[in-house]
Amino acid sequence: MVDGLRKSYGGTTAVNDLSFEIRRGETFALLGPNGAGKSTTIEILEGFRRRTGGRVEVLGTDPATGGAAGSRWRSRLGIVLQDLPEGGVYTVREQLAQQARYYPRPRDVEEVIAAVGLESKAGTRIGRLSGGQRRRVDVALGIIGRPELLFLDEPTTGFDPEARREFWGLIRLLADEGTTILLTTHYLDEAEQLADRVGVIIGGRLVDVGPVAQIGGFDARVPVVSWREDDGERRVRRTETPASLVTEVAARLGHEPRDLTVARPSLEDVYLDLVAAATTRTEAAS
Ligand SMILES: Nc1ncnc2c1ncn2[C@@H]1O[C@H](COP(=O)(O)OP(=O)(O)OP(=O)(O)O)[C@@H](O)[C@H]1O
Repeated sequence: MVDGLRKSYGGTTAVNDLSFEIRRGETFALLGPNGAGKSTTIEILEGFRRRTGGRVEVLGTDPATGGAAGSRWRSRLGIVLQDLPEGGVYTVREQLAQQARYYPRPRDVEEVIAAVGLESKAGTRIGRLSGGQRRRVDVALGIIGRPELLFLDEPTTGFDPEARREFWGLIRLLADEGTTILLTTHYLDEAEQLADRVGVIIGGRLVDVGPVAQIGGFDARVPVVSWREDDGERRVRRTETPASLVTEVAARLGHEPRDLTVARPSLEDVYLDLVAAATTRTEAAS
C-alpha cells in the first residue's frame, strides 16, 4: 500500500503524491520513462531508501522501520535490484547456497539454477558470466528464499529473446504459486504478458493505474484501420467495426484498398500516447 508517497532529493522531487495498492498474489508492473521515479519507489518499498512523505505498508510493515537487514520482514521479500555488484569469485552454485542460508524456507539450489536456465554454468564463477547470464543469477538470488513478495527492477535487461520467454514462464510459475510480484520494465510486451495490473508513472506522478486492458481509458484499444486512397493519400480511422469499414472502402474504391492494415493498439501504443499527452501538458504548463 502506497499512499501519498513523496521523495525529494535536495530540491528535486522524484516522486510526487503517489498512491496505489498491490493485492496479494497479483503481478503489478510499474511503467514509466527513464527518470520517472520507478526505482525510487521500489527502493522505498524495499526499505533501502527513506521517503520524504506519505504512508507505505509492505506485507503489513512500514519498510522505514521494519527494513533492517536480517529482519523477519526482509526474509519474506525477494529483491532483484536494477544494478547489483559485480559477480566476484564465487560460482553460481556457491553464491546461491550462501544466500539460501539467510532464509528459513529456501528453495532447492539446483532447482533454482535449472529454473533460470543456468545448469551448464552452475560451476562457473559469476564474474566470468555474460551480462545476460549474470542477470539470471540476480533473478535466481531473488527467488532462492521463496519470497511472498518479489521485487523485479528491470529484470530482463540484457536477456536474449529466448531467455526472456523462459523468464516469463518462470514468473508465471511463481505467480501461480501465489507469489506477489512488483515489476518494472521498459519492455511493454513483457508487462502485457505478465502483469495483472499496471501503473504508469510520469515525472514522479501516477498518471494511470488499472488492468492491462483498461490502461489509457475505454477508447484506447479501439482498432485502427489504415489504407491508401487512389490519389495516394493515407487514411487512418478508429472504429469498433473494422470489417464493415474495410468492406465499405473496398466497395467505394472498386478494388482492394492499398497498404491496408487493421490493428488493435498494443499496450506500447497506449503507453506512448500517455507519455506524449503528459509531455504536452507539462510543456503547456511551463
Ligand atoms: N540518489 C539520488 N540523488 C539525486 N537524485 C536522484 C537519486 N536517485 C534518483 N534521482 C533522481 O530521481 C528521479 C527518478 O529516478 P529513478 O531512478 O527513480 O527513475 P526510474 O523511473 O527508475 O528511471 P529508469 O527507467 O531510468 O531506471 C530522476 O530524476 C533521478 O535523476
